[in-house]
Amino acid sequence: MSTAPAISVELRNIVQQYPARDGSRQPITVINDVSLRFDKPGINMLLGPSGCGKSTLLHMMGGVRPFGVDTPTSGDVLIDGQPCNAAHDDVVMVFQRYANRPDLSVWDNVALPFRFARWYNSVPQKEWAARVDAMLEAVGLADRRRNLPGQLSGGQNQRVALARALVLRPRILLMDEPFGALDAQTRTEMQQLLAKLHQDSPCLTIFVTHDVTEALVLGDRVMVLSTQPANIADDFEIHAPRPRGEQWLRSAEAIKMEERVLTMLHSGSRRGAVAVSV
Ligand SMILES: Nc1ncnc2c1ncn2[C@@H]1O[C@H](COP(=O)(O)OP(=O)(O)OP(=O)(O)O)[C@@H](O)[C@H]1O
Repeated sequence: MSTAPAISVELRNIVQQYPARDGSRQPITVINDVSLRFDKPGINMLLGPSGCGKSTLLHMMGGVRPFGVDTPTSGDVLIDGQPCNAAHDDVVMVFQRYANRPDLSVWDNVALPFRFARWYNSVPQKEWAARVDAMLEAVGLADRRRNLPGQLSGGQNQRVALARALVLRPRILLMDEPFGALDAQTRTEMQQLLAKLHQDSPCLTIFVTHDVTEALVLGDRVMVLSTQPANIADDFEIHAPRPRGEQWLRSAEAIKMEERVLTMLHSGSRRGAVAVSV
């Protein structure tokens, strides 16, 4: 009997310091000794107030390094147990700024990764078109394939970005507030879409948000970061099946979790005070 290959992303004792903006003071410690391990193909929500260091942690896992700053300052990022300090073949990222090429059609935007050596060489060419077609179908944009990004709404553009990520069938998907710029209704639609796509093709997903509702609607696991310096103030699992809609959000279980998170965010933790509006 074949077993699925093991998968894991691990942060070990991560400390991150950045230079003070005025350049005159000691470096600022943004993250202080964070350790986390992810080893299931679920949706993991990294929740915290603006500026607490969520993106810093996510980018580290994706091998995205800011110019001129050592990241992490100390500690280790491991993928499948191996130290990883650069872009990893099995990791794909989705950002809030969806970065679709304005001069390429929807179809060509989704097919774009296959032009890069990393995927050109690893995905058989005969699969490219079928994969792109299937992804456009899955995100509901099959009839917009010939349109340019400028002819689409923000939500549709984010669907293109999501399709471009998932067309690679990543083992690990990192999402940095991907729906943060969308209006409430579109955001809800995108959350339901992501839940459906994840159910059809589960992958280890780490999703940064500062929206408690989003964390509760999507997460199999929710980690709450304190600030500053950031540490893990709370870490719990949600076992309710997805899709989770308004009815679940009004359930006693969800209300209890929401209160738990809001209390944590507003009261501060033992390790770091939190001052937030969410
Ligand atoms: N390259 C950098 N140089 C200096 N400071 C930085 C750099 N990158 C991030 N910071 C600072 O580190 C802190 C954490 O930033 P980060 O973007 O990781 O937070 P975040 O929780 O993702 O915030 P948001 O929710 O607003 O996106 C912020 O105070 C930010 O200004």
